[in-house]
Amino acid sequence: MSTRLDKKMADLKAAGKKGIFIYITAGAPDVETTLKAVREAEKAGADVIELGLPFSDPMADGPVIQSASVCALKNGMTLKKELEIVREIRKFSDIPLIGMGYINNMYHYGFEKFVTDFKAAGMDGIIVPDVPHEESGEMRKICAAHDFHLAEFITPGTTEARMTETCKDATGFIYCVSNNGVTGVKKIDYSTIGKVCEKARKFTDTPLAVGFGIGSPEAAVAAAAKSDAVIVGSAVVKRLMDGKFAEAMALIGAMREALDAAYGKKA
Ligand SMILES: O=P(O)(O)OC[C@@H](O)[C@@H](O)c1c[nH]c2ccccc12
Repeated sequence: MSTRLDKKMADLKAAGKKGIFIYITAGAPDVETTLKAVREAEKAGADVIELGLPFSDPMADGPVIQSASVCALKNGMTLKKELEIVREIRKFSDIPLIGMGYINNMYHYGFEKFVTDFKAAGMDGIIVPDVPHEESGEMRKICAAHDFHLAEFITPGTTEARMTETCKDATGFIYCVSNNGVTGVKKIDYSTIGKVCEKARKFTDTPLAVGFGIGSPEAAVAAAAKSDAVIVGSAVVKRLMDGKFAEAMALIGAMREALDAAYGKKA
């Protein structure tokens, strides 16, 4: 498979840099802000955008992304409108785009049609947190046939036996969840997921991205210690929802700077 994401991760590796994935809920607080946030986040140093496809029962999400989802749905978001957002983004950016959504919407839309339509619009893959690996065989086949990533997950609770299975099927990146809770900024000891990442390295060369809880440049640096990238959602979404757009972008910029200072190749 070779997607915008594969290319970006290879470029980052060659440059000796850590990646920053920024999660943004499509349509919250409004579509205009979503588009502007994608554009400005890239300028501030984001490498990948994780575009949230809002759902009424986002069971893996904490209060910040829950309320962003409610807001987006109130704004009339549907997969059809989200497809338009992806097309709009592609008019001004080639940044890798990974969707994040729950299976209910995609199943209702038709999973193969979902993959076909979103791939054609310019999306590079999808995160579906409510389908366990054991149940995703058919989805994986469909995604592979369309050069579309389906993210695999590992967590501090993942056994080695399971890791060999999920890692062997992974493409694009592996989502390394830092803790067993829901999304949201929290104080987390990232050395726990760091050890899990070290273990996963034995089974795969697929890039590892650590997410959940990251709210500051310091947390991003800690989360990146054993991974290739960090994923930041609630910290940015909260600021966008509070109308603090510049602050959201400044946070991304500060994370970029801190990661480059901590891990960047020295001249
Ligand atoms: O919000 P946090 O704690 O920064 O976590 C990342 C996250 O927002 C994003 O990757 C995400 C949003 N909703 C999800 C649901 C499941 C897995 C991941 C996600």
